[in-house]
Amino acid sequence: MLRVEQVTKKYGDFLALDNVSLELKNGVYGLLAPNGAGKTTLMKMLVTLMKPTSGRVLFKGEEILKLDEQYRSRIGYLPQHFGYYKHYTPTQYLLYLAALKGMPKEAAKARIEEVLDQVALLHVKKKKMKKFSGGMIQRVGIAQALLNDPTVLVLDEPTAGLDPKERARFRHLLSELGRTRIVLLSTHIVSDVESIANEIIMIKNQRLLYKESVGELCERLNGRVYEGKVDFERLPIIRRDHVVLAEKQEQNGMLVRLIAEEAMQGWEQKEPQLEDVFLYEYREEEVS
Ligand SMILES: Nc1ncnc2c1ncn2[C@@H]1O[C@H](COP(=O)(O)OP(=O)(O)OP(=O)(O)O)[C@@H](O)[C@H]1O
Repeated sequence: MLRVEQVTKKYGDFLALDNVSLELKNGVYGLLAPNGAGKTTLMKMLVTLMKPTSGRVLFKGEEILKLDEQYRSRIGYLPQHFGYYKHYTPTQYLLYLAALKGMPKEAAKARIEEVLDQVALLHVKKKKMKKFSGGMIQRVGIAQALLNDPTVLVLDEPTAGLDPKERARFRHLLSELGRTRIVLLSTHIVSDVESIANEIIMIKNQRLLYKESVGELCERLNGRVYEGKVDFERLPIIRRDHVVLAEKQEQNGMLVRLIAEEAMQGWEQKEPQLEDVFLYEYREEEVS
């Protein structure tokens, strides 16, 4: 339905994305990569806020830049930082955006009730947003992206500022939405997408690394994830010889989770998790 064809993006001489091709159908896609990998760049091209340096993006076979408003009316977008008016209530703010989108007022009012309900903000619809927590503001942002009931929903780090309960509710909402549309969300937080994404898209060295289900990604590390207890003296050697995924201090030593290319005597083999894949693939990069 949405096809990215050999898209490259340069900022001057700086290469941000290199020859990325992928296809998105209805479902939830998690764009998972460390900060600076090019997630925002890709998303901005998908919502026509930026043009690829080369390559193109097609929606149902037609170039999105040519479809123009016809395509734009079908997308919902939550930018990483979105502007809102703190003296407005969510209803006023959404009415304003609906007017900009050309929605008739009565239809907009009904739709606003629906989307505020979806993000659990109906009870504060008449409260000024200046009193809202970061998580509530983020939910207003999600509501505005849903206003036109988009076919393509693009959310740039939508869970920033959400507390664990809000994150759980949000995951539930996205799985619902993904049944009938394309939902693409970027994050560097594995748990945001692990349970809901039909596929995970990973970018590394400006290129598409993987576009696979969580199961397929984890399969890649099958038989190579081990856990064991290491005493403190041996720890530097373990760190030198292996990719260490996690360390947890315990009595008289450290519980270490690592990747081993060969069987580890006395260590317990573990089922790989998405977090392991993320830490392994981005091991030389800063992970935040
Ligand atoms: N307008 C710009 N001019 C020059 N370089 C840019 C510009 N926008 C982004 N970049 C660079 O391109 C790379 C990719 O940026 P991008 O914002 O797409 O990454 P990201 O994965 O979304 O990270 P983050 O989550 O930190 O925003 C970064 O190295 C960034 O510094």
